[in-house]
This record gives sequence, C-alpha cells and structure tokens, in this order.
Amino acid sequence: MSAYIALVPAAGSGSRFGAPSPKQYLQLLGKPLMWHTLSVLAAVPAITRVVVVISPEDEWFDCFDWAIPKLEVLRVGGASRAASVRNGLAALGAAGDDWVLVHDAARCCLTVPMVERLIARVADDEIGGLLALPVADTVKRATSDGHVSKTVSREGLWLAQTPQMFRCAQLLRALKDGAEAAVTDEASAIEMLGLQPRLVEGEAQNFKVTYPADLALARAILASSKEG
Ligand SMILES: Nc1ccn([C@@H]2O[C@H](COP(=O)(O)OP(=O)(O)OP(=O)(O)O)[C@@H](O)[C@H]2O)c(=O)n1
Ligand SMILES: C[C@](O)(CO)[C@H](O)COP(=O)(O)O
Repeated sequence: MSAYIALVPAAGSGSRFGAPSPKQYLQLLGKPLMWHTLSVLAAVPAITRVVVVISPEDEWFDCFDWAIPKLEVLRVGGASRAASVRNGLAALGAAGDDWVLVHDAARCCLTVPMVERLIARVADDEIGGLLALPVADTVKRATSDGHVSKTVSREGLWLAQTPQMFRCAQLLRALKDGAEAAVTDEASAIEMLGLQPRLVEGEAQNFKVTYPADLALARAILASSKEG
C-alpha cells in the first residue's frame, strides 16, 4: 500500500511580510505559526510522516519545542520554493509510488477535514491533485499604470491552494525536468509533463499568511476553532 507523506516547505524568508524572523516562526496563540500547520498534518490518521524542509542556515527551528508526533526535519531548503520541495523529495527516502502532500508552512489555518477531502478525492486518481478555490469575484486585467485594461471571464478560473498531492517519483521527475525555474506550485510542474491534476474544493480560511495584516485573520480563525 502507498504511504501518505506530508512535505512542508518552510525555507522561505517571508520578505513580503517583513518581520525580523521568517513568518513561519512568528508567535500565534503561544506557538510558532508553523506549529499549527504541522499539528494539523500530524493529526490526519492516514499521514504517516510529516517532513518539514528548512534552510541549512535556519537559526530558529531549534529554538522551539515542537512536540509533534510523526515530525521529521530536513535542512535541505533551496533558493526557491520549488527547489526546497525538490530537495526535500530527493532526501525523503520514500517509495516512488508513495503519495506526497506538499503544504505551505504559511497556510496555518488548514484543517483535518480539508486534508481528508483531498485524499479521498485524489487517492484513486492516476495523476494527483490539489485544493483550490473557484474565483468568486469579477476579474480585471491591469494596464502597467494601474488602470483596467479588460475584464476577464472568471469562468473556469480557480485559485491554487495547498496541499498538492502527487506520487513522489512523478513529482520529483517533474521538478527535475528543468521546470523548477518556471513553477510556483507542484501542479504547474506536473502540468508541464502534459498531465491534468484534479481540482478539489478548498476553503477560504486555508489562505497563505503573506502580509502582516494576514496574521490577525489567522489568529482569529485559529482562536475561534479552539473555542468551538
Ligand atoms: N526558498 C523557499 C521559499 C519559500 N519556501 C516556502 O514556501 C511556502 C510558500 O512561500 P511564500 O509564502 O512565498 O513564502 P516566502 O518565500 O517565505 O515569502 P516571500 O515570497 O514573501 O519572501 C512558505 O511556507 C515558504 O517557507 C521554501 O520552502 N523555500
Ligand atoms: C503554492 C502556492 O501556495 C499556491 O497558491 C503559492 O503559489 C506559493 O506561494 P508563492 O507566493 O507563489 O511563492
């Protein structure tokens, strides 16, 4: 039987957030932000390993007591998200047909049901798939000076989230085939092989903490989920 392995790229610097430490280590309800992310993945019964990829120069990870079951750390992060994922996959020691669920450290409001929905919808799929959200607003293309050049049909447009779930060997091949420079997510690399990943409905709360204002929203969501 194929295993399900969570791989969490966490080697980014959080330049858009602009905090003194990378955003994945900011305090959120008394824990580092990515503690919430890793805890959810570890709580999914089907997932047997939760592997976090940090930078070789990371000076923060060892400052915290993570106390998360199934957690492993690899200090093989690269210069881009895709390089961190590729290096992590290469170092995993997984079987080629194992499933890897790549999830951004910075998407800390993920829930167990979201992950289970992805697994249930994709496990029988040949290729794999990802959580994503259908675009709900009117979409504008901008001119270079910030005016509307045209309104784009939202029909068939989705916003990619994570986890993104693929077979280990196929994803590694996709990321090795020179795709790394061109892709911002795993699905794009798979698409470059001519394949069509499955889209599975995500949720708005599974947003990526990117800018400072995002932290208050993440705090509110996590606090209310603990109250309920
Ligand atoms: N070289 C990199 C760059 C990013 N990431 C990870 O990829 C995820 C999504 O990236 P993003 O939100 O863009 O994070 P940063 O690169 O840290 O942010 P920024 O682009 O603002 O610098 C994050 O969990 C981040 O830590 C990574 O592992 N290795
Ligand atoms: C993978 C991703 O989360 C999909 O939306 C996203 O592309 C990663 O963040 P980045 O800002 O593109 O690095």
